Amino acid sequence: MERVTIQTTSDRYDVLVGKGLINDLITLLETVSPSKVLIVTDSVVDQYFGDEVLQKVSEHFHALKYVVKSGEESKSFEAYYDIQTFALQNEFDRKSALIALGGGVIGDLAGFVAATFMRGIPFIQVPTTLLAHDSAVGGKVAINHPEGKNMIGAFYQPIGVIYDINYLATLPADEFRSGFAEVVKHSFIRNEELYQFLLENVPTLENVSDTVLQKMIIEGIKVKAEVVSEDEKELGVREILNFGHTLGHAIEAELGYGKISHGDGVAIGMLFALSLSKQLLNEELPYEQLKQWFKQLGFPTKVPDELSTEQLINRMKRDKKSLSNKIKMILLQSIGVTTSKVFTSDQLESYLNEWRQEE
Ligand SMILES: NC(=O)c1ccc[n+]([C@@H]2O[C@H](COP(=O)([O-])OP(=O)(O)OC[C@H]3O[C@@H](n4cnc5c(N)ncnc54)[C@H](O)[C@@H]3O)[C@@H](O)[C@H]2O)c1
Ligand SMILES: O=C(O)C(=O)C[C@@H](O)[C@H](O)[C@H](O)COP(=O)(O)O
Ligand SMILES: [Zn+2]
Repeated sequence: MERVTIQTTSDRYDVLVGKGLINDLITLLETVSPSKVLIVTDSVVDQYFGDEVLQKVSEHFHALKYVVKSGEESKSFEAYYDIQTFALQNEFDRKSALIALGGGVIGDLAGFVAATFMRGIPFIQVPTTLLAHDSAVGGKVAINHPEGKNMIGAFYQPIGVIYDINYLATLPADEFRSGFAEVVKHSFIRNEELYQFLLENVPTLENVSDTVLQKMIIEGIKVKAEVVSEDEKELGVREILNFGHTLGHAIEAELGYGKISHGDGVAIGMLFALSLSKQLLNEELPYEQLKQWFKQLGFPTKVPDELSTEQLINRMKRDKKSLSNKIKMILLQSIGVTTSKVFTSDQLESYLNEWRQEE
């Protein structure tokens, strides 16, 4: 088992990565002596692991499970409200704890419930997707709004993350690919060696060995841990974790939540950001290599035709990094070295149009 420690100004917690970690979950719960434990999961994860986790936790604590519909649509005010109602009606209190058992949707949704239920109760992230090597770490919790992704949320750190990679065995291929996009992001923004390792060792996403999987998860988490430890609340450097997200989030929101996976959206966004970086900052950047590799891995490599550039730019103007209608893009100077650049919407619209025509 490997341990990565997250140190922020106010919190410190461990991310444990390994196999068969259920006893570590119990040990962590014991540190807060909860009056009750609420396990929040989704309908797919529940079928695989819900009862097993509920049964184990129930051997030690009074535990209940709440299951939401699987998918991005559950990062909604309605689902958030229904969990709060369930917790109140079942007499959860300030000494209760919450377990988020699932992928990024459950982590974000249940984490936001934990942040706000009676003004905050301890919670533990128990990730079940590859993508959640990113979402379970760092304390961003949120729900979506029709006006934009993750628009209502908080920075609220878990008391720990128990990442049992045995859970990933049942993950469908397209969800594995989605998570891999965030691994590539972590390599691009801070770890060139990881990028080279991934290029060499992941020519396809089928049959990725345990060793390669563990390495990408641990190295990805280390990048995230480093950045979050430097800047917990995105006052500065944390924004580099948004590489590929300005366009990616706009695509997700414009298509309708759940129509494209988060990672596929981010993959398209990273390609555009890399192409811009190459054009504006460093012509040596390996844009063609990334595009070719992404195609080979099955990622979409262009913006869906049904979305107009104008509607995407209007979304991007409302991105959380935008100020005074100017759109901020995270760019690369070289692999592992980031910068940012602010564009007027007209400027970015013409770059995006140009890029779409080349594709
Ligand atoms: N908070 C953050 O820092 C952060 C970071 C990255 C992404 N996110 C958010 O995370 C979300 C995406 O997360 P995700 O890709 O994990 O999506 P998800 O939670 O919807 O999981 C993807 C799909 O896989 C299923 N699933 C989960 N675990 C499984 C397993 N072990 N076996 C079989 N099926 C399984 C789920 O039911 C779902 O259908 C987005 O909303 C994104 O905005 C947040
Ligand atoms: O942790 C962060 O910071 C990130 O930006 C990680 C992203 O992968 C993640 O998708 C995050 O939810 C995006 O945050 P947002 O503030 O742009 O909504
Ligand atoms: Zn993301």
